[in-house]
Amino acid sequence: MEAVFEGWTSTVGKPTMDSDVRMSTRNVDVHYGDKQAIYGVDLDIGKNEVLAMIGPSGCGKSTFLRTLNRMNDTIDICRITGDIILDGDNIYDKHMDVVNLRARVGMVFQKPNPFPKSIYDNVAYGPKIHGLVTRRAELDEVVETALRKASIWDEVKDRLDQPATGLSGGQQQRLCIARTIAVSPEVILMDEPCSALDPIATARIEELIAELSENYTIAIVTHSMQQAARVSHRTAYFHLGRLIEVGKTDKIFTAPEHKLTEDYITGRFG
Ligand SMILES: Nc1ncnc2c1ncn2[C@@H]1O[C@H](COP(=O)(O)OP(=O)(O)OP(=O)(O)O)[C@@H](O)[C@H]1O
Repeated sequence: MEAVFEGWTSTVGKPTMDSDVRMSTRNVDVHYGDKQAIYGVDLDIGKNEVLAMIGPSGCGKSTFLRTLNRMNDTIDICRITGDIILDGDNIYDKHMDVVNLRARVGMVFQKPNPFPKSIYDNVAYGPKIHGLVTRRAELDEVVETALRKASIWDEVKDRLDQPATGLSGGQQQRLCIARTIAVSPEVILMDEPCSALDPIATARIEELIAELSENYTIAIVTHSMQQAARVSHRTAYFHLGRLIEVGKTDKIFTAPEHKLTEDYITGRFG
């Protein structure tokens, strides 16, 4: 593809060793009707890596994130081309089971979205529908483990049968993370997971992201450069639908290669 920005190439996102790669995208374009939102994105996401995606509003971060578990399939006018590979499987292959894919690549949204069910049932739902457990005792264990991993067990263990909607926003978001973890995902996608939370709840989610990265691959879209700097190993900068630069987070924030990235992180753009 033609490089439309100085220094931009379609191979900017291939930094990791093959053996470390959990997900790869190659030449991914996304259109909404006639309008192109993503141009030729090549990006590898490593195992146990936290990758932050940053860029000005409308640059395509959420669109790109949603291609990684086919969330855009629900939008009629959205068309995706290119390859997205998860552990050797092309996720857009016609044989791919999308329900199973969304368990392997879970998603946490901007606004906590617990089901209108009990705390227990929110977490138990996934393992039940995916047939991961057969006995109640096993299910209890899966629910407890997921709630512990999401750092919310101590706050909810005595009220598991109460409605999830009675929890605070930050607790609801950690419950949604527990719900994602309960089906043993390989990758967790987070789309501005703290934007509806106060600074204390945000700090707890950020700590949790660090803990989760020991076991999961995480891709997070954030508007907060401070958050990207705090939680991620690598950062990808998007501009007008293109991946401009990806690299180690400290390098992106201290010595970016591209002027567009520099302008954004220094506040001259966006
Ligand atoms: N459902 C949709 N239908 C049509 N166009 C869309 C749709 N969703 C996003 N777009 C367009 O695609 C482009 C990228 O939007 P996207 O939401 O992915 O950007 P973003 O970087 O995540 O923005 P923000 O930071 O504001 O959330 C924008 O021009 C937007 O208007």
